[in-house]
Amino acid sequence: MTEPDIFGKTVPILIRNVTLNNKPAEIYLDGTGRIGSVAEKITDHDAEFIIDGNGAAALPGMVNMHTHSPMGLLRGYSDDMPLFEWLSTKIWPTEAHLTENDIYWGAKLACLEMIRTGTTTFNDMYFMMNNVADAVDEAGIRACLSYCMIDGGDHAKFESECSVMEKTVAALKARNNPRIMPGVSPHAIYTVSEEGLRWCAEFSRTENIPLHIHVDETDENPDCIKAHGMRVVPWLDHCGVLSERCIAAHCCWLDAEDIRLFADRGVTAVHNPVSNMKLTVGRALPYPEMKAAGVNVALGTDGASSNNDLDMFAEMKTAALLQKFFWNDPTLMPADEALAVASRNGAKALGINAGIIAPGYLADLILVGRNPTNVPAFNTTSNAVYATGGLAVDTTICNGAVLMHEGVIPGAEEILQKAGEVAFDLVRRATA
Ligand SMILES: C[C@H]1O[C@@H](n2cnc3c(N)ncnc32)[C@H](O)[C@@H]1O
Ligand SMILES: [Zn+2]
Repeated sequence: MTEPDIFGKTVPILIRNVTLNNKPAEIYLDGTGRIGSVAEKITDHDAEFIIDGNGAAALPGMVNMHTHSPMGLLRGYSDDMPLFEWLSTKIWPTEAHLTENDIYWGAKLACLEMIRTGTTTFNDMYFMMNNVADAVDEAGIRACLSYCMIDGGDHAKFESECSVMEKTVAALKARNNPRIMPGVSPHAIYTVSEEGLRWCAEFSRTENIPLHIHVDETDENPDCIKAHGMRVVPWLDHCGVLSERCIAAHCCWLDAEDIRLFADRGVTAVHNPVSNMKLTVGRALPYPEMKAAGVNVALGTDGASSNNDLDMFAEMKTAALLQKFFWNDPTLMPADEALAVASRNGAKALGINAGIIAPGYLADLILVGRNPTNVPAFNTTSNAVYATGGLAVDTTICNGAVLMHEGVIPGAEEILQKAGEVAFDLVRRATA
């Protein structure tokens, strides 16, 4: 039985009887949100709680680097369409009816799903991010939250979007919550003007916060060449967008020169294999060339209306399989790389000391309990990537606080109930 008061507190915790990198281990969380020590046996500790892993595999928490968390409200609402038709006929008309209450419950649902499936940090782009921040704060998860700018080339809209962006960043900063980081998000080159891109780039630089953008999901190059006389990646560079703060989602259509620019500028590319296959964007992120060029590659699910879940275990498996299949090479993205792409590479892009279970790192970690999909445990990383889905996670810890234990997340039932109601009401209003 789970002790009810184990949840949500950053206190000294000893985790016993787990395997870490295929070896027996104990992990001590020092009560400051960090990992204190890792050893085969830990006797010198001050633990307030002891968690018996019963042979579970300890892994770093997953870092989901591209999401639109409230979009879980539209899971299964509209499937099996091409990207632009899906956005313009189904998604954007419905999003026009979103209220702060919808955003809050949508984000609560996303946090619940992520905690349930072993994600401890996510990088989110959406609207009304203060309401998303309330959900993140209450859930105990970690997130980088960015307001999504869409100006459509309209100068008045550009000005009002800048003002929302500034207010959002100021409000998120004022929370002084170490788990909530602000970012800035111009949506994409086809929805944001040159002045919008330039302004976001400059704001990200002066605030020293990440810039999160959709890049080359479908082939945006022919239109970009027509409009600006250059490909998408040089255009972004021309607008000042590319830097080590830039987190570029999708990146399916980059060529060798684009990849070189990403490497030179220190941009992180986010692979979204499930969403890319579902929306059939035409090409897989060129991982072999990015890896050879030294580009940091992270992993994301995209929103739960194009995925349709936020399970990073499913995403790791799909990433590894898609890369092997599309580039016709079974040695591509082996399990340990898939795990790094899903955890520490994202942490690196966000500038957080996470994604590795070792002393001094953030205590953002998960336990995958023994179940039929991970026996025998020749290689727990292989099992995590190729065999075990996210629902096999039974304990999720973020910032040294237990958010799920033995599959239990306090308050889960109310969130499932409310999110379901809010979603149906949103669609009723949008289609009335
Ligand atoms: C944040 C904004 O991005 C939109 N959005 C959701 N999924 C995608 C996608 N795959 N490509 C581009 N935009 C997307 C959301 O619907 C919202 O309007
Ligand atoms: Zn997206």
